Amino acid sequence: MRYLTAGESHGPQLTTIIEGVPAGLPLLAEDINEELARRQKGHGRGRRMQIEKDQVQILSGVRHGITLGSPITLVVENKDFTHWTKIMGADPLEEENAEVKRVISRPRPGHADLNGAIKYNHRDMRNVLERSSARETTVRVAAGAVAKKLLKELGVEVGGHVLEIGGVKAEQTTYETLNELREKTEASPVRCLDETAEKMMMKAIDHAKENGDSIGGIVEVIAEGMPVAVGSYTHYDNKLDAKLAAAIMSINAFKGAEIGIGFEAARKPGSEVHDEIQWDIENGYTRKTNNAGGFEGGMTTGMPVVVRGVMKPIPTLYKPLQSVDIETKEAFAASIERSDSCAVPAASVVAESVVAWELASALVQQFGQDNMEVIKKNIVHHQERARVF
Ligand SMILES: Cc1cc2nc3c(=O)[nH]c(=O)nc-3n(C[C@H](O)[C@H](O)[C@H](O)COP(=O)(O)O)c2cc1C
Ligand SMILES: C=C(O[C@@H]1CC(C(=O)O)=C[C@@H](OP(=O)(O)O)[C@H]1O)C(=O)O
Repeated sequence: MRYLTAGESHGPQLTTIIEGVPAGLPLLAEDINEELARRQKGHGRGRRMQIEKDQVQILSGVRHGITLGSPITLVVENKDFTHWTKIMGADPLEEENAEVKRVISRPRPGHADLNGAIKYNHRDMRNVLERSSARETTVRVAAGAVAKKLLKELGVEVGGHVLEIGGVKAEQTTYETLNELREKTEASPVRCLDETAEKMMMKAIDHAKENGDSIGGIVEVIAEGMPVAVGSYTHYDNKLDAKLAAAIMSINAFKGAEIGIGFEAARKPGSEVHDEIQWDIENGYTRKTNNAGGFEGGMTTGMPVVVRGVMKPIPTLYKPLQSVDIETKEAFAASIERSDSCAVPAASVVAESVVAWELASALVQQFGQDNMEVIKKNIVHHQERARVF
């Protein structure tokens, strides 16, 4: 499966075309809208989220609520576009549009502005920020919603939560089932399981906002029900854990990814890191622990997949940071009109989506691309073979 996204942050709409989704998958706009709404929530978001009410239109690839096997086109409108029609679409040659020719020549530290302008030879950095904006994650979540629907049909559930914001760590991070995780995080303004930490995280976000500052954090994504031996060790670009790390790192502002205990493995001996193997007739091969986060040799172990990602603080700050105007080369202190002060809760939904996408793609690649019935049968056969192997 693959998908492209297109669209600017303040343009008319965002689009994704998804290719390779098998035929026979039940898919409704409401499945996708639910995920889009989850991405819009979270303490610390800026004014833009009060303007947008993300709703998907399914424009191809689905008939009577069932996928056809042909490319699926999903579109989400930018409601904010009505305020930006001149800036986004004005004919620069018309005299009356002189005012909207105003260019952005002051790059924000931490954003894509300066490097993007140099690379694409844009003197107006709006041409960069419109596409580098995380507004694009809207349609990545839409594609992820399709992947989640596919995974659910195949017995795989994906959930996520926030582990840390602005240095405040969640102490209580355990849960019985992914359903419990989902219920608790849906009720939390920061998508955190720990109610004491949640309050402190919200305070940290408010404090950052009051000071014109921003904060980042750490999110965790878990997937349960992945069959064993999905992915491959045979070639670097077939390793599924590597694909997950790249997917996490592709989210705007994400600067690190971990699988299982991740960086902690550097500080422990092998005897405390590797997960001992056991077997019983009912469950086949399982592990006593899951430090490997569900991966060995680029393939799933059949244990839950555990992936974490670290998000840096939002770059656009109300508190001015030093930068240089590319026209005058003069130093200035950047000031801005609106921004999120913390988007870690929203980003946890994006992280779930990109992980779901990679897992769904891997299943389809390994067990058949054409229709859901064949894939389901192939997975049942594979699981049975692995159990008694
Ligand atoms: C959900 C989400 C919301 C974001 N909101 C903002 C924002 O309001 N202002 C901002 O400057 N950056 C925001 N970012 C981060 C920037 O998009 C990101 O830092 C920028 O594209 C530069 O890329 P890099 O940080 O990955 O190097 C957001 C990121 C995510 C995932
Ligand atoms: C629009 C979204 O996030 C945006 C991501 C973003 C950035 O620079 O990444 C900057 C802000 O855009 P604006 O300047 O229009 O307020 C955020 O609101 C979204 O998540 O849907």
